[in-house]
This record gives sequence, C-alpha cells and structure tokens, in this order.
Amino acid sequence: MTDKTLTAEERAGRAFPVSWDQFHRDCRALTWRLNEVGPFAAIIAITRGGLVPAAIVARELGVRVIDTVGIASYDHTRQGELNILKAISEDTLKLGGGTGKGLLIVDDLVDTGKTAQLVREMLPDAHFATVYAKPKGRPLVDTFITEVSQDTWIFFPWDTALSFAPPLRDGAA
Ligand SMILES: O=P(O)(O)OC[C@H]1O[C@H](OP(=O)(O)OP(=O)(O)O)[C@H](O)[C@@H]1O
Ligand SMILES: Nc1nc2[nH]cnc2c(=O)[nH]1
Ligand SMILES: [Mg+2]
Repeated sequence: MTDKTLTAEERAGRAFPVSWDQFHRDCRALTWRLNEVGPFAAIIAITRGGLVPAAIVARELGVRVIDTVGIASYDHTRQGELNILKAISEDTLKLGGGTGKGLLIVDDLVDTGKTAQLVREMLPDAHFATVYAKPKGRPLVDTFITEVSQDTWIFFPWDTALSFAPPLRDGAA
C-alpha cells in the first residue's frame, strides 16, 4: 500500500531534479551518440515521458516520421500493472519490416526495465535509447546518457515547479 504521508523523494531515497536546460543538454548529448548509430526511418516515443526527448532527438537527427506507443504503470513512485494505452501503428511496423529494423525507440528513462522489455518484445530489432538509466533497466537500453542509482527518483521539469527553498541554517538538508 502507498504511504501517502511520504513524498516521492522520501519513498525513493534520493532526489535527482532535472531542469529544462539540463534536460535539453542531455537530449542533445544522446543525439550525438545516436547519430553514430543511425540513420533511422522513424522514431517511436514511449508516451508520455518519451515525448519531449523524442521531439528533441527528431529535430537534431532530421527524422520527421514519429509514432508513439502509450504505456503507463506508475502511480507516482509505485509501479503497478503495465497498461498498453496505444499500440504502434501498422505503418510504422511495416517501415521496420515487422521487427523494428532501422527504427529508434525513445523514452525518458529506464528504471526496472519492465516498460523497455515490453516494447522490445514488440520491436526486437529496433534501437532503444533513453536519457537516463537505473542499473536494473540498463541492460535493456542500447544507448543512454546518464546512469543514476536504483534508489534515485528523477524529477523531470514538466513534473516540477520553482518553489522557495529554506536556508541551510534553518534546517534545510
Ligand atoms: O523501467 P520501468 O520501471 O518500467 O519505468 C520506466 C517508465 O516509467 C515512466 O513512465 P510511466 O509509466 O510513469 O508513465 P508516463 O511516461 O506517462 O509518465 C518512464 O517514463 C518510463 O516509461
Ligand atoms: N519521474 C520519474 N518517473 C519514473 N518512473 C520510473 N522511475 C521514475 C523516476 O525515477 N522518475
Ligand atoms: Mg513512461
């Protein structure tokens, strides 16, 4: 059962907040690596988290065919059943010869690797890229930029807002 008195950060252990600026730089760094692997006929973003990195990667690589696969499993920091909310389109499957060859899958992060595993089963020959990776999910990713520890919770800029932080001597950690 979820302890609603704890924040996401307290439940996960460590917090890793990412600003828009940092995220944009990390996505561009990811693109530099992917540029060595491509070209890619299409990008498949795992929504919702993969949408922003996919847009940045697509812009840098000049890819204009973008599809989505909608998968959700987390309720804040707790993972439940994986739900496929939207499947990959027939056109995209055809473009990758049915196995995903020449296609690029993008997500914001890999944590336990369950989401990545499910999408990999759909497109076994596609290249799988994430911006961040935790150790459990790392073997499922072909290309990523930054590894964080398993007990870290990554806070993305679209999930956060600027707020007052109390001074250190007033008890801030
Ligand atoms: O490696 P895993 O343990 O499977 O976790 C990684 C997935 O969890 C998050 O998505 P989430 O299910 O929260 O949905 P969202 O992208 O709509 O936020 C994240 O965007 C990844 O897709
Ligand atoms: N925002 C966010 N979503 C996740 N889903 C699985 N792990 C994470 C994480 O560390 N941060
Ligand atoms: Mg996601």
